[in-house]
Amino acid sequence: MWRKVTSTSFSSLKSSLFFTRLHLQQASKHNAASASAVSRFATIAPLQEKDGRCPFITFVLGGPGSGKGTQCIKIVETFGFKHLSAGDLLRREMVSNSEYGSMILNTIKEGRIVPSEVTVKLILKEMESSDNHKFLIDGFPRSEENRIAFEKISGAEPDVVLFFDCPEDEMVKRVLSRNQGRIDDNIDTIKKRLKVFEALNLPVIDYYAKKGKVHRINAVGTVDEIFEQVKPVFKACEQKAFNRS
Ligand SMILES: Nc1ncnc2c1ncn2[C@@H]1O[C@H](COP(=O)(O)OP(=O)(O)OP(=O)(O)O)[C@@H](O)[C@H]1O
Ligand SMILES: Nc1ccn([C@H]2C[C@H](O)[C@@H](COP(=O)(O)O)O2)c(=O)n1
Ligand SMILES: [Mg+2]
Repeated sequence: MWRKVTSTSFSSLKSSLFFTRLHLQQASKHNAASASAVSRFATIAPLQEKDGRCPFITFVLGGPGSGKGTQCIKIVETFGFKHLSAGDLLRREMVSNSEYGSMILNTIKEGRIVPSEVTVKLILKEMESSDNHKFLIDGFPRSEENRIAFEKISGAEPDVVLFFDCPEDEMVKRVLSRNQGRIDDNIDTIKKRLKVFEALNLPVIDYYAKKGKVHRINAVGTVDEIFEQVKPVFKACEQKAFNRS
């Protein structure tokens, strides 16, 4: 069964000195960074209603290889959401002759996080051009800086946050056997991505858990077993998502 989590119930939430230090360093940077990201976005309009409906937003979070993308495909098939993977949008931008191409490549290779202004812009562009009003935003926000920039620029908050909670050894095993030619699917980058996940992404999950928005999914099991935990989350809010106005 799925359940809402409290801020203290994550099996993988660690408070080691290393992560606390890294997070504190990032925390002092991210307020300044998100303020400047937001100011550079002054020309981007907040999300608008479409056909009288406000967007229904789900953030899909979890460590590298926890199965976010795999489950998103099933959610789209069953519940008719539009799937926006932040990683896919960045990879597409990277190969599109964009001015950000080499910066995105280097950031992904090093397992770090691309500045929010770039990622938020890509996500909002896709949301605005979609006919759908129900969105799965996969792999975003990856940091408090991402979260604050998105909320300030879009003027929106997620309705639902899914957290795929998976042990590290299982995530490493899945990523190393993914075989999709990703430049970050190697052991060195995975180790860095896991550290970044712990230090920067868990605080975002904690933030939304305190707001009662997080649904923790045990990400160990078969794809279908995991989807059985996901389904009730969307069944419970189907009417709200449909009627959203
Ligand atoms: N429940 C599962 N059991 C075993 N393998 C799985 C399961 N779910 C997904 N996988 C496989 O694990 C790999 C990683 O899954 P997926 O790409 O969905 O993860 P992700 O969370 O989107 O990762 P990333 O953050 O790196 O994009 C894929 O090869 C996928 O087929
Ligand atoms: N909000 C995000 C999402 C992704 N990235 C970069 C860094 C990630 O390691 C990489 C791959 O993402 P994934 O496909 O694993 O979701 O993309 C980012 O910088 N910011
Ligand atoms: Mg993915």
